[in-house]
Amino acid sequence: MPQLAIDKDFLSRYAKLDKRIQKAVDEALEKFAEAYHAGGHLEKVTDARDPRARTLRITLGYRGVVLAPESGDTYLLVTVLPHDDAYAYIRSRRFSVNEALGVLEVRDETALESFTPALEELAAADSARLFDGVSDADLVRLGVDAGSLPIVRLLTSEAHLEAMAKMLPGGQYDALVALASGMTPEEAWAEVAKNLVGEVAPESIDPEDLTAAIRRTPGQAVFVEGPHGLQAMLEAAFDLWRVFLHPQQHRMAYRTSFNGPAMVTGGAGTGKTVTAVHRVAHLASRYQSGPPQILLTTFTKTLDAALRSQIELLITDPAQRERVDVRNLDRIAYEVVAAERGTGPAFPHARDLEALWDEAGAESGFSGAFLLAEWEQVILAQNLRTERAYREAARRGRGGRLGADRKPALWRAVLDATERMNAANQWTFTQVAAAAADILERTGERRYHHVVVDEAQDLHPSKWRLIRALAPEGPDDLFIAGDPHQRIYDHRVSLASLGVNVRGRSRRLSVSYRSTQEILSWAVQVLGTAPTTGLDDLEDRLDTYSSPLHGRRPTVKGCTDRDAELDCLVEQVQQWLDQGIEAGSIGISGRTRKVADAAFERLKEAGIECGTLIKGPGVRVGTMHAMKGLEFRCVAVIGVEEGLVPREPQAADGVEEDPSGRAYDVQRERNLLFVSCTRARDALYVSHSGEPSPFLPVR
Ligand SMILES: Nc1ncnc2c1ncn2[C@@H]1O[C@H](COP(=O)(O)OP(=O)(O)OP(=O)(O)O)[C@@H](O)[C@H]1O
Repeated sequence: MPQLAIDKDFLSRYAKLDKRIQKAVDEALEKFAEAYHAGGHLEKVTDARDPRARTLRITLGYRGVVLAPESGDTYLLVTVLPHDDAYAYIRSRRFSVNEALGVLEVRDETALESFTPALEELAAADSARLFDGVSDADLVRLGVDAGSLPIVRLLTSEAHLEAMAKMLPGGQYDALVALASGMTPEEAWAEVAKNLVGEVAPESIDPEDLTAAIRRTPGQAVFVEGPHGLQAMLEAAFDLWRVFLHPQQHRMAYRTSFNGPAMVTGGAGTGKTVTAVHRVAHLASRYQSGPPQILLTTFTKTLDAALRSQIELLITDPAQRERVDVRNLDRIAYEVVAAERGTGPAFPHARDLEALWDEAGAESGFSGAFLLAEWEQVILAQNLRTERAYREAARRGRGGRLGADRKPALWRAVLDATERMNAANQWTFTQVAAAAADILERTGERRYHHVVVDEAQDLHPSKWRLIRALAPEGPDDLFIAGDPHQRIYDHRVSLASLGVNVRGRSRRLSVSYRSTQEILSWAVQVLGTAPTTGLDDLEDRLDTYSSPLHGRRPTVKGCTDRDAELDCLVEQVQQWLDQGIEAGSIGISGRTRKVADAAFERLKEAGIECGTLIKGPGVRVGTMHAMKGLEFRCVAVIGVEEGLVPREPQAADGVEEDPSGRAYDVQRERNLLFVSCTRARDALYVSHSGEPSPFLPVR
């Protein structure tokens, strides 16, 4: 059967064409799709580098470039370019299947040929070469092929290697950069392997087999599937994540089955959500009817709306879409509890709740706020049911030591407060999750076959109990996406202790699709050097996290006071707007609501329309916490000064300060600043009044 595949370059160029040309592309492709198996509408170019290259006429001034097989029946739409550029492309580029890695590659032979004499001259003048320490066998094993090896052997400096970035096949270039940076061949291989869907034995690679090579290169080219596949792909040109997955993402999302819970981790913007959404599509493709079998969930209503729209974009078959429920955990917990009790739990205003706890705790010597936090973060978190269990429990994450003699009074006050809440049908979200988990554990009801969880690093343990109780244990029961470096709430969770074992089924993504390398390198310094423990109890590091995108370094602006700082913010936002950045693509955040509100007011006074982070209209403004999971072209983080970032700890009812707890709080504050900064795609602006925050990298 003839097969049509589309290259990422084709779709990204298509997205940038003006509407008229796009329409012509649609028409030309429609005709081509009807007859491509007979080679219809394709023109051979006499002086093409690659004899398989053809042009496809789009309009008078535009051509598509197609790779047509000599034998076999796979066609690849490579790119779409203005007429002359398309011919120049065909005269310079050659495609090949890498004989060591099996992936599809393209190289600019004309550019390499014209670069060679200069390299020969330099090499003649210098006896030392860049890759003297690496054997041919190692280079070949890393994918450097016969076409590249002679020129690679001429290299005397990293700068010349960099100059070849756009000439060499991408994978070979990356392997050489890894070696040039001082990695051993084994270390470089680990980097190369990250970009492979799977390892193949070189002897089983057929250099003529384009189909197999395309299948091994899902981040670069994919086959059009089904009768409406081509149209669906063209529609996805503005959301390339729907079509092209990095091999690391692909391996997780489309693995046939995991023999238990699986987890995808990775730094901000590495596409964990994208991977989770594709995993949902993969699971949904198993079912055609029945109630929803798959739950895609996260911890807030707002993020849940974003997930829903991603599912709508990705799963085009309505029957499959109906197999998926997108719902946040609070909502599910509410439904489970309401169904059991016959009435929905009510959530009092935080002020009223605190007053109730103040009253219940009046004789205990603790404030209502302290008691409430102790109940949620220690008692509900560890599912402690008796005073004795509480007395013996560690109070991890509470930032203070509590003498054993004070615990009985505290326990009594908590019992009193929870009884009062119960009598008034008053609940907290954490409590509802715990109650829902109890109900499901007791009844054995399992609502879904599969649960996919995004932003998992911040879920309270009672929500994990609920998740565990939503699907029966077994293959593909849970798929978890999260980044421990983005933990901004006080829930340190060990999945294993909650009965969720991801050991051996956990993978890291390491390529950022969002922020530029300049923003990432700066933001990673904000995190500090303390190691972070992942949900799987293993140390998680961000040291191999990088971005192929480049841009300006972040700007740090110091001002004398808040007033001057807000003036500078207005100036910066105005500059972005003047550059044509849409207001909704600009996000502003501050550590506290007060700082965010001050920005909001000042921008409004300056005549700049503003809205909330989620809805708009206008420039989006909110707290650093609310930035989680969002993305903007330009981000300003303000008020990043001493005393505010990190926020000073609040007095804790005479509880002795625990240094390890405080260190943990400080790390969380670092994570929060990191999360805010890594929302930026193109530009990051950070400002402070007075002394800068100690977290800011020293220049
Ligand atoms: N394979 C891909 N192709 C194109 N774009 C991608 C791909 N994967 C992710 N992206 C884009 O990169 C950005 C970040 O992706 P995503 O939100 O999934 O990352 P994340 O790891 O969940 O981020 P965070 O942890 O910061 O919330 C999004 O704009 C997404 O569309």
